Amino acid sequence: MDPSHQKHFAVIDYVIFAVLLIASMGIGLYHALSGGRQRTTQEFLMADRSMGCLPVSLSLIASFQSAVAIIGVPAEIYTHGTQYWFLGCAYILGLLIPARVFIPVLYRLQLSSAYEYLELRFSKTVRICGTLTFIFQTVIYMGVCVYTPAFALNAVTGFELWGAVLATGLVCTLYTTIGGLKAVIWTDVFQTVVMFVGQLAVIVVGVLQTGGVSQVWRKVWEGDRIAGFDFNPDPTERHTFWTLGFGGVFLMWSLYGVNQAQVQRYLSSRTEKEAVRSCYMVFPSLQLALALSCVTGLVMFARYCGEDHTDKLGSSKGDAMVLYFVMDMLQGLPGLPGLFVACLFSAALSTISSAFNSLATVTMEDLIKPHFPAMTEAKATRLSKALATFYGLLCLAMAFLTHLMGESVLQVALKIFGLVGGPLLGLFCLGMFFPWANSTGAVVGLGTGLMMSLWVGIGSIVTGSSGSRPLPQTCGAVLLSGNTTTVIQTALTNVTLSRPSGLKRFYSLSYMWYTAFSCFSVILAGLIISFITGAMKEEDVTPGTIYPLFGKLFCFLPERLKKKLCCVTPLGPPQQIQIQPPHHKESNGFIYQYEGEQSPDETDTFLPETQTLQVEFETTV
Ligand SMILES: CC(C)(CO)[C@@H](O)C(=O)NCCC(=O)O
Ligand code: NA
Repeated sequence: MDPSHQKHFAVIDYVIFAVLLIASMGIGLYHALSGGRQRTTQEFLMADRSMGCLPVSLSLIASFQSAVAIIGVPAEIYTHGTQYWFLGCAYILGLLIPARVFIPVLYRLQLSSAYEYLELRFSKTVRICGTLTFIFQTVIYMGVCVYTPAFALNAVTGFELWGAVLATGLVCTLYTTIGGLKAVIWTDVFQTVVMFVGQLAVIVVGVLQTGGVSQVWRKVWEGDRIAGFDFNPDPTERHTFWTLGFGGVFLMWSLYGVNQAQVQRYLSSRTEKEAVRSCYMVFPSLQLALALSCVTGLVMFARYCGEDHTDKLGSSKGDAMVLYFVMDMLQGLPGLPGLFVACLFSAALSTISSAFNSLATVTMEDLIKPHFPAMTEAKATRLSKALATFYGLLCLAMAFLTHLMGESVLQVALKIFGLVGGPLLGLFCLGMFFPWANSTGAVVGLGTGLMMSLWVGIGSIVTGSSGSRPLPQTCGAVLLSGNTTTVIQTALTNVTLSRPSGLKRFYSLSYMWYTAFSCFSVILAGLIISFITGAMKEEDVTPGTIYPLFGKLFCFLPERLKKKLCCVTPLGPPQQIQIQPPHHKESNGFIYQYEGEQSPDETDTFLPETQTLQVEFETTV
C-alpha cells in the first residue's frame, strides 16, 4: 500500500492494545494459580465441570466469532447489501435443536470429547475418523483466524504482519497452556465484551460523522444496499433467504451441536440445565453480534458511497476496508483506533484459544489416553499442556498457508465449516437419529461425505464459480436514482450471467449449502451401506446414544409402528450412567446402567462416586 495513505496509531492506542494482551495473560495466570492449579485433566480440559451458564454462553459466541466475521461481514454488506443478515433467521432452529437434541444426548453420556460418542454408538474406528476430521477442520480454520486481524492491520497501518501474528499466537498459546479451559472461558467473557464495545464505538462515531441515522439510512437506501427477502429457490445463488435461512441452520448445527469446541463448553457446565440455558442465551448475543457487524457495513457504505478506496488497500481487496474506514474516521479521536484493533484481536484470541484447548482435548482423550490407560493424572495433564503448546505453534505455521489464499476470508472460513464440518454433522446425525446405521456404514458414509466435499470444493475453485457480482459502488443520489440502478443491474446480470449447466452447475452450488449437502451425503451413504452389510439391531445399540427423532416426528402414528420407527432407548428424563464391575452383559467394554429419574442437580453429587468405580474397574481388569 502507498505509504502516504497509511494511518497511524497514537501512544494511547498501543496502550489499549497492550492492556488487552496483559489482561488475557493475567486471567490465564490467575487460573494457573487458583483452584486446583491445573493439576488434573478434569480441571485443565473440562474446567472441573463446574461452569455456570453466563460465562459459558459468552464463551460459546466467542468460539466462532473471530476477526473474520468482524471484518468480513461489513465488507460483505458493503459490496453486496444486507441479504447476508438473513443468516439471523437460521439462528432460531440452529440453536433450538442443539439445545433440545444434541446437548441432552451428549451431556447425559458424561463424555469428555464429543467423539467419544462415536465410539459408544459405533466403534473405535469411527471415533478416530471423527477426531481426525475435527483436527483437520480446526487446524485450517485457526490459521485463517490468526492471520486475518494481522493482515488487515498490516494493510492499513503498515504494522509488521508476522510480528502481529506471532504476538497473538504466542500470547494465546501461553494463557491457554497455563490456565486451561477455565482461563479460556473467562478470557472469552472479557474478550467478547471488548469485541461488542469496539464495534459499538465505531458505529456510534460513524453515524455521528455521517450526519445522523437518517442520513445513513438515506444513503444506504439510495445505494440499494437494503435487501428484501430473496425467495429465489436456485441453490447456486450465493445468498438468498433459502441458502442463508435454511442452509445456515445446518451450519449452525455443525458448529453449535457437534463441534468439540462447543460440546466441551456444554460438558463443562455444572448441570445439563445450565448447559441448555447457555445455549439458549447464545441467541440474543449472536443476533447482536450479527447486527453490529451488518450495521458497521452499512455505516461504512454511507460514508464512502461513490468513492473508491480499494486502490489504497493494495492486494487485500475488500477485506481490509473496514479497518481502513475505522482508522480514517477515528483519526484525531485518540484511543478509539486502539479500541477497534483490540476488538479485532479479542475476537481472534478467543477463537484460537478455543481451538488450542479443544484440539488438546481430543488429541488427549481420543488418540492418546485409549492407548495408555495406566497413565497417571499428573502425566496426562503435563502432556495436555504440551499439546496445547504444540497446536499453538502449529497455528502460526497455518497462518502462513492462509497467506497464500486469495478469497474473502469470510467465505473461506464458512467454506471450511461446511466442507469439513458438514460430514462430521452427518456422522453424528446418522448415529443419533438412525438406529439401523452400523459402524461400516458410518466410516463409508463419512468417507463419501468428505469426498463429495472435496469434489464440490475443488470444483468451485477450479471453475471460479464461487464469487458473485458486487453491487455498484455508487450512492443512488450521486449518479442515478436507486430504481434505475436496480434496473440496469438486473439487465446486466441477465445478459452476462447465463445459467451454468451440468457439472459446472454442481460446482457453483452456494457455499451456504455445503454443510447440508455433505451432511446428507454422509447419512445417505451411511444408511445404504448399513442396510447392505446388515442393519444394526436395536438391542445392540448402546443405550442413551439414540435420539428418538422419528418417534417424535411421527407422534400421531399408532404405538406399534412408532416403536418400530423410533427405537429402544427413548431419551427419558436425565439418566445416570454408572459403570459396574464386569459381571453384567458388556457393551463397548463398559456396562451402562440407568438410574431412572434423577434431577440434573443430583447428577452432580453423584459424579465422584462414578469416577472411583471407573478407576477400580480399570485396575481390576
Ligand atoms: C459462525 C457464524 C455464522 C455464527 O453467526 C458467524 O459467527 C460467522 O460468520 N463466523 C465467521 C467465521 C469467523 O468469524 O471466524
Ligand atoms: Na472469537
